Amino acid sequence: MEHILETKQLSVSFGEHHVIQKVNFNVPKGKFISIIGPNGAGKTTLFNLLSGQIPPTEGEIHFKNNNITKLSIAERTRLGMGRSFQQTNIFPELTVLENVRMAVQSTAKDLYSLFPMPAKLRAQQEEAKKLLETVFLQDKSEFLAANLAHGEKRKLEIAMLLALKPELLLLDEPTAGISVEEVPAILKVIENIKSDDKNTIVLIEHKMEMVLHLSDYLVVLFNGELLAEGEPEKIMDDERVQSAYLGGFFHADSK
Ligand SMILES: Nc1ncnc2c1ncn2[C@@H]1O[C@H](COP(=O)(O)OP(=O)(O)OP(=O)(O)O)[C@@H](O)[C@H]1O
Repeated sequence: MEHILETKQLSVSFGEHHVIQKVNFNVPKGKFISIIGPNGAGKTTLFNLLSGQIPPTEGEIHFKNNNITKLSIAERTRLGMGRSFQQTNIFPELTVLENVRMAVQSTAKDLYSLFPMPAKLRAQQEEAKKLLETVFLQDKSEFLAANLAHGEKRKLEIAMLLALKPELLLLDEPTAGISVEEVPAILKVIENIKSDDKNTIVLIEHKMEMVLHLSDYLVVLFNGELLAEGEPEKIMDDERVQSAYLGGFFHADSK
């Protein structure tokens, strides 16, 4: 199976604190992988390493057969890696459509072309509108981003991420901080993105029902180590995983 992303013995320590320890993590192209693990297991730190926010202490990261370990965040983005954060990053004083159009324009190679043709601008506007449809925000396109509900801001952020045309999407807890009522809408957006076979998605998420519904494959991090990986059913039955969560997590009612 072709892997779009591979880590080799990836490790990071903060002083004496070994937060990620010799993680060998492979992401098959076109699949949906979720990273689960208790609070503090190192999930977000792993994303920070993958997207270039922090350098590893040891090990390598390969993306589309390039060793990207030393590349900047921007270089990784250009290669096709897109990452969302737990907090929202949007321009509150612009409309929803303007936010996405700016993201679309930021990827256009001829941004500073001498001939910013109206046709080109119209195409960018259309692309932005399509992205708003993908995240089910088309009815809010003229709203100021500041006035969106929290869950809608997360959707907008996902649309802006998609504007970068990432081949690999790293989604860090897209439901973090949003109300229970808004969760199904976010799930629908992710399902919609997943339905495009070109996308490879890695999700960090605590909501197990969502994880099990979406994932082809689960990776369990515990104390910075890769404790287990495999198909969801196999992981759910893994005794080491169950004891890592000290009981409570994998009860039938969380399925
Ligand atoms: N820059 C840093 N300096 C020191 N310690 C850090 C740093 N970044 C993360 N840590 C520590 O690394 C550990 C793992 O944190 P991380 O946020 O990656 O866990 P997580 O699995 O994403 O947790 P959660 O599910 O609660 O979001 C925590 O103990 C955290 O305090």
